[in-house]
Amino acid sequence: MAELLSDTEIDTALTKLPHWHRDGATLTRTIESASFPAAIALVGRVAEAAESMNHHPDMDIRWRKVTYSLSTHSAGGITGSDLELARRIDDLAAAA
Ligand SMILES: C[C@H](O)[C@H](O)[C@H]1CNC2=NC(N)=NC(=O)C2=N1
Repeated sequence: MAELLSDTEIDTALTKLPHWHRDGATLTRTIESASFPAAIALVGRVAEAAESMNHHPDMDIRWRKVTYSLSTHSAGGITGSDLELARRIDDLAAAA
């Protein structure tokens, strides 16, 4: 099972993930796409990445803005899996 990260480890990792914010046991990023279809297409690519990792984000869709919330449920907080998924979401958003 993934190990919970310390506050210091999370803070250090977030210096390289400037779009992400910590909210307690969760990392969040809101991504605004050019249109609703573009936002949904990105959700689809994130879903594929998440399924390949067996690590799934919460996704809140509001027209063309989607908020991604990452937490490791089994560990009750933020682990390396959340950081890896955050990086992959950043890469997919940058390529969109
Ligand atoms: C059995 C399976 O490994 C778990 O249910 C996975 C699926 N996706 C998951 N996603 C997230 N974000 N946290 C988990 O603990 C988790 N557990």
